[in-house]
Amino acid sequence: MTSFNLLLLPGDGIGTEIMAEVKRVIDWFGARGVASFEYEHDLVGGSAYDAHGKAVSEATMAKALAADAVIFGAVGGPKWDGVPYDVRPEAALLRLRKDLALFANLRPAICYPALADASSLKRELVEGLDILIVRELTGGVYFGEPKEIVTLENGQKRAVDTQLYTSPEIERIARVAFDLARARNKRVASAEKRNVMKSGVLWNQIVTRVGKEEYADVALEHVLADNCAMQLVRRPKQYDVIVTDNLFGDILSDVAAMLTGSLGMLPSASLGAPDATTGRRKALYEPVHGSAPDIAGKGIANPIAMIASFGMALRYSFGLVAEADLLDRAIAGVLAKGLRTADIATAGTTPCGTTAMGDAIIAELDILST
Ligand SMILES: NC(=O)c1ccc[n+]([C@@H]2O[C@H](COP(=O)([O-])OP(=O)(O)OC[C@H]3O[C@@H](n4cnc5c(N)ncnc54)[C@H](O)[C@@H]3O)[C@@H](O)[C@H]2O)c1
Ligand SMILES: CC(C)[C@H](C(=O)O)[C@@H](O)C(=O)O
Ligand SMILES: [Mg+2]
Repeated sequence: MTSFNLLLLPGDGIGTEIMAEVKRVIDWFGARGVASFEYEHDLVGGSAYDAHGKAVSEATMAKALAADAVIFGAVGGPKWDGVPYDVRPEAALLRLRKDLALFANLRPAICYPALADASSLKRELVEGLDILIVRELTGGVYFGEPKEIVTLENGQKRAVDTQLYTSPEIERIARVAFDLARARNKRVASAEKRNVMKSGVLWNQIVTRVGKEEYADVALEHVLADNCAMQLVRRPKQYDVIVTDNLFGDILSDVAAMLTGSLGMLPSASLGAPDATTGRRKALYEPVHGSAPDIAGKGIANPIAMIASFGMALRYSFGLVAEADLLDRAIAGVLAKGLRTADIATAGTTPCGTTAMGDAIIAELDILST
């Protein structure tokens, strides 16, 4: 039986609560005998800072580099607002992404049929929605240098962030988007701001060339990123795959989350390039949402984004596609039966807690697999 090594990094706030549920799902698949999942836990984010003054230790980084997949909860929270910038909780996530070279971030926004009324948009706009945001994750303004606050001679301060992209960085993320679109509805929308930014001009040129030379069977359109945000709430089903840079992808995916009912519904996969000899990709799976300090510790967080992120690990890291489909059907099944955490509950329904949602998904897996 194939054995996979997972590193579980629950993080802070609701990260620990949702990780408890996904662990039960991992154990369920392990017990089913399709593969064996070995895992260990470690600290990351604010909890790691509290323990050893760094948001991620070198030992944790070494384990992450060696793992078949990292399963990540969420980091951050008001407790660490005052810690130095370089060791703030979020720095851990950025270092993991950069050092594991996880340049391709897949953020699918799917509106489950039972949740068509949970979105803040009208049912007809979101019913049947299935779009995929492909976000570049290791470049752009997140990592460009210089990145600093300097004090000028006159005593004023100047803050600088640098938006920086090279043509190979754009080429490889474009290919990921086009390849994924080929297996879907063969449409890619590339979002940038070529009207204002040089990086947008280059992004547009490279995506156009890759599309023309290598993916003539995939329809490509270009959209300015601000218009794309507007189109996502106006007529989201016009899109299939959206490819965009690191910062626009961050923002557009939070917008897309609300189309599905809640930020608590959106999973993600962060993937590196396939290894030249083994074909394996480094990977990290995490919900799109954060540590939700406003609801942390109450046992009411929605664990679906976290559980569906493990579903993406089954699909993209372990090649267990039937199992990934089974987990998706289990999630759809509990929603169809009316189970709702508070974030997706509609007026008049009684919400369930995090553990009850985990229980229901496990029970549904049992039903669907017998
Ligand atoms: N990947 C990550 O670790 C990650 C991602 C985003 C934000 N953050 C960090 O999280 C902290 C809080 O950020 P924020 O409040 O802007 O964003 P957030 O995503 O944590 O929360 C935004 C809103 O969505 C709700 N929400 C989020 N996930 C939910 C879930 N699973 N179930 C139910 N409701 C959910 C929250 O209660 C909150 O009202 C910050 O420190 C931020 O930097 C971390
Ligand atoms: C926590 C933060 C660094 C992160 C980002 O900005 O990429 C988050 O918002 C996300 O969407 O994954
Ligand atoms: Mg974000």
